[in-house]
Order: sequence, then C-alpha cells, then structure tokens
Amino acid sequence: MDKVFINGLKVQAVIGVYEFERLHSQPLIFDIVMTSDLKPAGQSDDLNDAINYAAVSEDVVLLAKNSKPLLIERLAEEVAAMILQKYQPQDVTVKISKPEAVAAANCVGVEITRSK
Ligand SMILES: Nc1nc2c(c(=O)[nH]1)N=C([C@H](O)[C@@H](O)CO)CN2
Repeated sequence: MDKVFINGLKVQAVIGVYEFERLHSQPLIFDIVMTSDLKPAGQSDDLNDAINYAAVSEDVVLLAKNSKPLLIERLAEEVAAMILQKYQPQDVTVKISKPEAVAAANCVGVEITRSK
C-alpha cells in the first residue's frame, strides 16, 4: 500500500511523569507514516486529493505543544486519533522519540499503529 510519511519532526513540548519535566519543555521527535491510496493525487496532480504532509506536520506540532501529557503513549494516541479523524488514512503509525529522557541512550520512545 502507498504511504505518506513525515520523518524527524522536532517539537519542543512539556511531557513527562517527573516534576522536573513539568517545568520546562524538552525535544520530541515524531516519525509518522500514513497508509493511503496515492493514485488519485498522482493522477490529478491536485493537493486536494493528497494527504498534505505540511498540514499534518503543523497539526502535530500544535497538538504536541498543547497536550502536556505525562506519558508519550498518551501523546501518540492523541496524534494517531487526530490524523485518522482529520486526514482519513487507512492507518497511521506514530513513533515518538524522547532524546533527552535517558542519558545513556540515544533515544527512547514508543511506536503505535492505529486504523480507522
Ligand atoms: N513507557 C514509558 N516509560 C516512561 C515514560 C513514558 O512516557 N512512557 N516516561 C518516563 C519519564 O517521563 C522519563 O521520560 C524521564 O526519564 C519514564 N518512563
């Protein structure tokens, strides 16, 4: 199946279970894959027939900045639900990396896949 993807979308957001994490924003990195039939957009050459990755990116940034959840699992569910409802892909995979959470690791995070 065809896919539209966003890789390495960086957002400064308040997130985390510990008190010190609630005081300042920290970086999150989103990798998102949306499964959809891209043939209509390929044939019409019209953005209205496509999932606009720029619009999705803006919505993800806004949501991530406003949500302020404790767990990245919660944010991943919110992002997946928003994308499914607004952009109607067949399914969406949302990976969120938290690069500053564990000092000894490059990154930690979650990845979920949700369908309509
Ligand atoms: N599965 C998860 N584990 C942890 C999370 C999380 O959101 N999901 N969060 C934390 C803390 O906020 C952590 O990032 C601080 O280092 C711990 N584990």
